[in-house]
Amino acid sequence: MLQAFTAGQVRSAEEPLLAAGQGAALMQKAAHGLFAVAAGMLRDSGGLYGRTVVVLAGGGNNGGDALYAAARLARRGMGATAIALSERIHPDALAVFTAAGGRLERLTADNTDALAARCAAADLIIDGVLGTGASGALRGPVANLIDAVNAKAGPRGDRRPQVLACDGPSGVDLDSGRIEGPVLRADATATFGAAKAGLLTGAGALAAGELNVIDIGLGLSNGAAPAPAIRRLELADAAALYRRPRTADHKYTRGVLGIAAGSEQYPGAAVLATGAALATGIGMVRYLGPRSVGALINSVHPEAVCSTGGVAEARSQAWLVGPGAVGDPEQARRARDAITSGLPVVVDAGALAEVPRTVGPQVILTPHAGELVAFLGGRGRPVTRDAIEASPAEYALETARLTGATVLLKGYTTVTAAPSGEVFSQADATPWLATAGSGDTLAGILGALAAAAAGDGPAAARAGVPEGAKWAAVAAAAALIHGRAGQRAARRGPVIVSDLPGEIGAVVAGLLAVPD
Ligand SMILES: NC(=O)C1=CN([C@@H]2O[C@H](COP(=O)(O)OP(=O)(O)OC[C@H]3O[C@@H](n4cnc5c(N)ncnc54)[C@H](OP(=O)(O)O)[C@@H]3O)[C@@H](O)[C@H]2O)[C@@H](O)CC1
Ligand SMILES: Nc1ncnc2c1ncn2[C@@H]1O[C@H](COP(=O)(O)OP(=O)(O)O)[C@@H](O)[C@H]1O
Ligand SMILES: [K+]
Repeated sequence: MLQAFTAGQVRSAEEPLLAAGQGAALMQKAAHGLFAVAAGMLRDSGGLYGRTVVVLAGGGNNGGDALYAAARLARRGMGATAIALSERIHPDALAVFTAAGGRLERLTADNTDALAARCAAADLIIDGVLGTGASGALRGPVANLIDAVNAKAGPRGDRRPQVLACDGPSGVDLDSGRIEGPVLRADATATFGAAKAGLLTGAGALAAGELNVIDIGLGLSNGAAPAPAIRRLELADAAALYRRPRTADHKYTRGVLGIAAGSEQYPGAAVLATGAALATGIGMVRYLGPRSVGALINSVHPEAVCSTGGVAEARSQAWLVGPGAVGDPEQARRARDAITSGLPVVVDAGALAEVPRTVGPQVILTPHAGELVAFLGGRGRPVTRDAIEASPAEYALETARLTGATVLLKGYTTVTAAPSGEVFSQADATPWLATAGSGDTLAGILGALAAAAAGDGPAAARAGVPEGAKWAAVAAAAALIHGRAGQRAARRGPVIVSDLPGEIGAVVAGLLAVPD
């Protein structure tokens, strides 16, 4: 499991080591890790010798790390320039950098454009402006320089220089991921000691590029460490959460998922959710809804048990309500009954409107940002879509605390939050998954995992998460399976949601291949 901490937590973990005189050694470890990531990026694009690196060096230790790393690059035959952004630059690092042949330029009132052009012409820019010592957005002449570099170098993907962020892209709030001012979007980030929470969600995750965590021995993964601000499940964690069929199982012990989805108007959502739930692995799907929708489901999935009855008669371990259930009062009633049943229930799309003021953590809301705007607006908390997308962890957690529900907020990163405060952020997906019906399959996967987890007491302990975070972890596992299934499908071309069940099955096979 990837664990991410706030800048403050990382600084507290550094404190005893700094007090013991380890500061310089820590910086060398950080610089070595930064150098190794830079060298990897350059080797993949033509090698180091004869190429050029520009370091944006702030006045703090972040600039020091970047200068030491650039000195190593200079010693391997690279042309290295440092742009000093502050009167005082880490003196020891600067001495080593110039001794290695590095050139120093200073940002002044009238050379912003010339220096931006120098950056745009480089093969690599190392962003060593600010790290965990940052307060607020980039300001003053530094902000102007970053704007000018962005204007000259172009957006990521089109531009010549690759950008490597030292500890984090400067200008990203390392706690929330919010970006208030200019920022140089990185192709990769080398972050020290532990991932920073703001690099895992929202705008910060987009700006960070590929994340490399460099271990500098801060001890943030040992038993005495504080709880992480954000977690990210890896394959082995999803495997630990997944309930494997047991020798003496029958279909009811494996889990029955009741689905009240689809309507005369939108029957497809029910077919997609059912297919995804079956592919995830489940004892039975019981479908409740209009006869015509049941017939359509059975024409594709004959194993689904379809009826037009109510929630009370359809014994299930978990419920999925909402996808495609629009303008259908009977589906709305089933949604309300499922939400108040006390069983785990995935509440998607139209059913979000049926959620009472407070519920329990076994109720899992799965809005996208637009749906969350409406949901919070209806509870007297006006918010914009942009605000949610810039800082999704904050809004997912606020919604979880407000309602008592577990929240899965969809998007580029999918964030899940437990009302007890635990947050997960998954980045397994691909923008190819941004297509109609994709969310219905995610809901089906999550419904199946929830039905299996309902009777699986030790699931949270197996995955190493607190019991209160069980449903948030299960929701994160669903996002992982959905995202990876999308990645697999995208290898063959644009994703067609109807094709996802085959890929979901393959991802689950990959989970089962992880030893128990
Ligand atoms: N400690 C350790 O053990 C290790 C730390 N390590 C490294 O140190 C980094 C933290 O270094 P740090 O504490 O020196 O702070 P850092 O982020 O470089 O900048 C602080 C200065 O920037 C300025 N400034 C602030 N906000 C600003 C803004 N919005 N816009 C413009 N300027 C702004 C402000 O200066 P002022 O404006 O006050 O003159 C402030 O003094 C950490 O991320 C990691 O890379 C590694 O080597 C491993 C070991
Ligand atoms: N840019 C993106 N990158 C990765 N995944 C994305 C992106 N945009 C959307 N997704 C994912 O695609 C799915 C879309 O869900 P949703 O909007 O509910 O679709 P629908 O309601 O049409 O079924 C979600 O799982 C979401 O996380
Ligand atoms: K930085």
